[in-house]
Amino acid sequence: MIVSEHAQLHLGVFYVGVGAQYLWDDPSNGAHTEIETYVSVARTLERGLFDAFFLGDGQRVRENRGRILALDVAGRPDAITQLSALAAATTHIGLVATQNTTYNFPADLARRLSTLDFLSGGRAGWNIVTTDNAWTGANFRRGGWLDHERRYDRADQFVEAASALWAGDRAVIERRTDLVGLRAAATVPRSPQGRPVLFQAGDSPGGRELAAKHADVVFSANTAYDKALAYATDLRARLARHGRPADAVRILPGATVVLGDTPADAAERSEDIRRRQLNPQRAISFLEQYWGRDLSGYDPHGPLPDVEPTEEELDPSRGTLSVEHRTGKLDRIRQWRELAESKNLSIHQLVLEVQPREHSFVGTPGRIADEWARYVRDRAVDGFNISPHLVPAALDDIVDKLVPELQDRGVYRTAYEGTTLREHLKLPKAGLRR
Ligand SMILES: Cc1cc2nc3c(=O)[nH]c(=O)nc-3n(C[C@H](O)[C@H](O)[C@H](O)COP(=O)(O)O)c2cc1C
Repeated sequence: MIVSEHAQLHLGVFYVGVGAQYLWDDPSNGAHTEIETYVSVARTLERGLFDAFFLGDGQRVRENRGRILALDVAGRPDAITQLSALAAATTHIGLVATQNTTYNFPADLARRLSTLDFLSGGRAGWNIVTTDNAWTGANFRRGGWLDHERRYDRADQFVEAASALWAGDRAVIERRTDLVGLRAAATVPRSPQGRPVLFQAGDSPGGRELAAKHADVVFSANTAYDKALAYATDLRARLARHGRPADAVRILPGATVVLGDTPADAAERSEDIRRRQLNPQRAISFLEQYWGRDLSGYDPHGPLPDVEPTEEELDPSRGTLSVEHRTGKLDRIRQWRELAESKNLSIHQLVLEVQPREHSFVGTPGRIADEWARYVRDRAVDGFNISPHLVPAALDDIVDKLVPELQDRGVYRTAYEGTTLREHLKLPKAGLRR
């Protein structure tokens, strides 16, 4: 194993704006559509010398059987627009917008991201995703347009085309590939970073290849130490195959953090947060995603539904579940029934047991700082992308208590040294390829 004594952590915050990790019913949680929430989060992160503020993207509110999913009540405002407003309210933090390559167009997106790079003085990042479902496309008359693998083909062709525009100095670029066709010139001059820092999120082999070929940073789903190390090893082998150096990409797995004054205090908080995240109503919504049926008539404190999932809703293109969870879902339901029966669990109890929403780091600030120092020195990660459960309160704790411990251990900056996102991440200058 390579051990690097001088390794430095890079930190981001992933603000999804939807989903089960937020304690929506907590009055201290800022409304995710209000600019004040974003400004206060971004300023907290700058106080903590974070590298990046990271926004997810969803072009369609998630549904379950034609109804808006209870876990996705308000949807997500447009990330680039929000980050443009933040550019004016901040000075250092990187501003990373998730944007998919399935339902956008290269020339348009390249232009909007260049604009963000201008407005922020070189702090723009693009998190390249393909989207995890096909029905988002119905908003664009393209429902079910491309299957999983073809979405990655288009992603590759899309990023090539956008990169050519960024490198082109307004020369006319022509691309005629099977999924991308364009004849265009950049409509704005070269932006401060040349192009945005390219992030990638998506863990399948197709996603990993896309990262190895194009990304500067990976927002990885592999957080546990062994998985993180295995992922880093796999990615470095892929980078070598693409002729890129092993340190060309920063790896930032997603992380949830619960701090406490003692280990027992942290564990207690974590369990409390988990119970509030997965309340009885959410337990029903969770099961509905698997059953594909309206289960609102079932008592969350009673036994599992006595009906089977509907076949029509087993279509893997429609759900909100990960690929891993979509395949073999009937088997999974069978296992859950056995588990619930053998342990006499209610719906809510079962979901608490099977839903893998354990927080990734739970402990005192000192203990977590030790753990993170080990991760980064062993080159398992280059940092973390933190998903908070309370905004901004949980981030205040991280900035005030965890950051100083990381600094004491010499694994985290004590001041910003540069002004661009690329500089924060200590990435080599962008190679612009036409
Ligand atoms: C950590 C992480 C964050 C993601 N965030 C988003 C997002 O905000 N919007 C989106 O459309 N897809 C998002 N994705 C999903 C990707 O678009 C991708 O389609 C999905 O993970 C399936 O691809 P895969 O099989 O390669 O993992 C995210 C994926 C990961 C792993």
